[in-house]
Amino acid sequence: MAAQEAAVDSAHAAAGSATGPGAPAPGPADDSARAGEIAVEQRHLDRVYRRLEEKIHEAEFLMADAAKRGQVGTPGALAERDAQVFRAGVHLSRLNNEFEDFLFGRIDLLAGKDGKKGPDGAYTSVEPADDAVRPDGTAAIAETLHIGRIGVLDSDYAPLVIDWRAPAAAPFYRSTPVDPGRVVRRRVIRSKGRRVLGVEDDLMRPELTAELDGAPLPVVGDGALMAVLGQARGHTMRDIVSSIQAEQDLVIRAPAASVTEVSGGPGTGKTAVALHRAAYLLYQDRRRYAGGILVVSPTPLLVAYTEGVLPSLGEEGQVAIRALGSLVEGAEATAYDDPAVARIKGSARMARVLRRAARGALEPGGAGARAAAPGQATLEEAAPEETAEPVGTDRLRVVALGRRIELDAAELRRVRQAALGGTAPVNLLRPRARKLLLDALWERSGAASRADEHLSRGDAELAAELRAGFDEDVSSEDRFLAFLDAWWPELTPRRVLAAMADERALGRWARRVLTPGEARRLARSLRRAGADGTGPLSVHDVALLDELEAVLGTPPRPRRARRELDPLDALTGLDELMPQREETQRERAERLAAERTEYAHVIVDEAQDLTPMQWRMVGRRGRTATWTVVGDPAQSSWPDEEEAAEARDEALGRRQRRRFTLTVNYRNPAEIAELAAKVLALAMPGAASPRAVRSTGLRPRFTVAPPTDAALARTVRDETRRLLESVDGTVGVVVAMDRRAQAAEWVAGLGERVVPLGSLEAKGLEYDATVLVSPAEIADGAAASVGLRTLYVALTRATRQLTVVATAKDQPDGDGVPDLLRD
Ligand SMILES: Nc1ncnc2c1ncn2[C@@H]1O[C@H](COP(=O)(O)OP(=O)(O)OP(=O)(O)O)[C@@H](O)[C@H]1O
Repeated sequence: MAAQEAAVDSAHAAAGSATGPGAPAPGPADDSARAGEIAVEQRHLDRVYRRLEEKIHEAEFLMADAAKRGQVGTPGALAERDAQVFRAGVHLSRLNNEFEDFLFGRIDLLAGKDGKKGPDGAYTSVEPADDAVRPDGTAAIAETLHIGRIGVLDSDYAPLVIDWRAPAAAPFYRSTPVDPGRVVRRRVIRSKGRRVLGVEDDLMRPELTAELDGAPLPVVGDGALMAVLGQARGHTMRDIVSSIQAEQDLVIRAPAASVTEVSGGPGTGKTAVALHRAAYLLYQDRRRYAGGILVVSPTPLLVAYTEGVLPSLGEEGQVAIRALGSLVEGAEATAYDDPAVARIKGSARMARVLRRAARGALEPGGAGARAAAPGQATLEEAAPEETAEPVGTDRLRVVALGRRIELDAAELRRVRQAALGGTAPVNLLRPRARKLLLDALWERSGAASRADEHLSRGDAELAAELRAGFDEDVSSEDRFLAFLDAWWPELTPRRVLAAMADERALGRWARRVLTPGEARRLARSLRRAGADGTGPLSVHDVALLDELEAVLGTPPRPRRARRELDPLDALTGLDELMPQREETQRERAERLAAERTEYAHVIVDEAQDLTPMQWRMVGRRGRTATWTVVGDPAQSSWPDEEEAAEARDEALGRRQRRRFTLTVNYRNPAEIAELAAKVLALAMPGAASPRAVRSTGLRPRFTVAPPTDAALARTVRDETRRLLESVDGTVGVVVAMDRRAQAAEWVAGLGERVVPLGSLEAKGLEYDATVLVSPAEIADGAAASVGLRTLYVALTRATRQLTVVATAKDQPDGDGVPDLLRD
């Protein structure tokens, strides 16, 4: 595939280019050429900073001027001041935020086919003019563009820096030696603050002898990608804006219509690409995406790891990154169910069980109809509205029109059935139930016949008055209201989930949907979630709560009054003005984010892991959205692929899909990728491994722990220490899920660079080095195919070194290699 070749070729282009035309000879001359080129870029950066400072002065002037106008005090001046201060404030904060390290790239281009300039001052043509290259193979550089995090124009509107997302910047990412377009030299600039630290060049047309301002075009460095990939990893992901590869750029800039599906093996940049795409979409059409972009991530660890990428690209606020366990307001689930329970909770069959439970919870004996009895399992916090004296729900007695009227259990059952007819959300049926209760009481009251008499005499008004008076009498009676609350309580999702912890009740609701064994297991798991409602929810419980929220419906609530006071009215000076202004804006953003339940674009990371119930939950957040869905089936921890595929199709609807595949592994060196490929062959026979882009010469290390827990602890600790000495960044210690607590003890005190974690938590993360404890235990933690896929994930987390610690269960050979990792 051309894009695949291109990605790798572009990575290696610089190696060839060091001896290419115009390249200085290696050695001291190389150093001086590098220093010379750093000085060239430093001069450009100085110019950019001078321009930025001018713009800051302009912004400050605007603010000072705005403050002066504030003292004039006429309503018009105040409004103008408001607008000016707002614009200047936004401008200033952007400039300050993006001052750091924002210039990172440069391309030197041949003359283009046409002479048109775009809005950013750059020529738009992608293809070179026919006469751009002379017959003797020489060519002149016709245009040089610098690429950065934001665009900066000189005072004469010449582009000093082009925004990385602008069309003119695309050749910086798209150009490859196979398909160079106008690009001759592509340069990545490393800078810190105001200082340029280094440059790395890739030559896209090594066959050319190119000149810049009459002198040969210099080429320095070993290639940008390799320089970036060789750096140590920290606890957070970095943006890849300076080294996005061609096949990735195609995904990032794909049109936003419908669904963009991206697959690719571990380390191919799926997460990085998804996040850069969010920033790109906002740049392209900010108004459209003001509706919010949701990024769904599998774990809170991955959220924390990726959270900094968008701010580093200058994008915040509009993008919410949420873990699957935190998608429902108020839930922060981090607990994992054991695989058998997870499989039940995640299955699409649960939707039916939950629908029945939501209605069943209203029945006498259902959780909604009574206060949770002491000791009874419930996930609900003690409901404050519960009265001290329990109200019976098998009989209703009221006094109206001077008479006692009563409905018995059979009558009440009939009314409930009638009210429940139809598919409306249960909580929204309460007014209907109230109305039907009043109807039944009215029939019983004997007044109905009097009203009929009025009607037959043609006095409809009197008949209606009689009935209205009756309704008012009854519904103002405390006893009636208390009865209604107990008989048709407002159900919350947590309350229904608590009701499902009752094995007998759940057995009824799950009949012919779950097996009796499954229902028992599910009830037990819900019971364990905490008898007093404070127990931890599992990640899978959250999708059940969301489903229940949809089934129950949210009854209308009185709107909270908003503060109407405009803080600007009360102010006179700028000092007071800015903090006030910022605070109200932040408050507003927070309120909007909290109120937002649907998004304009939904990005699903690690999509292979979503259960059918999770697809339903995510689908509800993007009913009118466009989507980007990234994942790798070979890393899936969900066993029922067909069921998940159906739920995914339902969530994405009939929107057209555009598919991309990423093929190059930027994370693992070839030595680790090779080992992982052996597990992939077992987990998914025939699946293609992504091609590792570099090799370190360091083969994975195998060691066998003696057969006691203490010895295993010692071995893991020793191996972790070894790796800490040989890498500068982080070391992950990956164990089977049920060894998580132990692993934390094993590595206690080794410092912040060490992270112990369970195999399922390792999703999406990476470390300089990993210690993998017992492949067999990791693979045994789940159903056969899922176990091997989980092991595949665990094996592909290291960017430099991997140590595998085997136990007896791994049946290591003489070299300590576990049987799962042998040929
Ligand atoms: N073009 C690039 N330039 C520099 N680094 C890159 C590039 N593409 C990817 N990387 C790096 O490779 C690593 C893997 O990227 P990422 O985590 O996005 O991959 P992934 O496909 O999501 O992996 P997994 O499936 O294992 O979660 C990250 O450190 C990322 O920064």
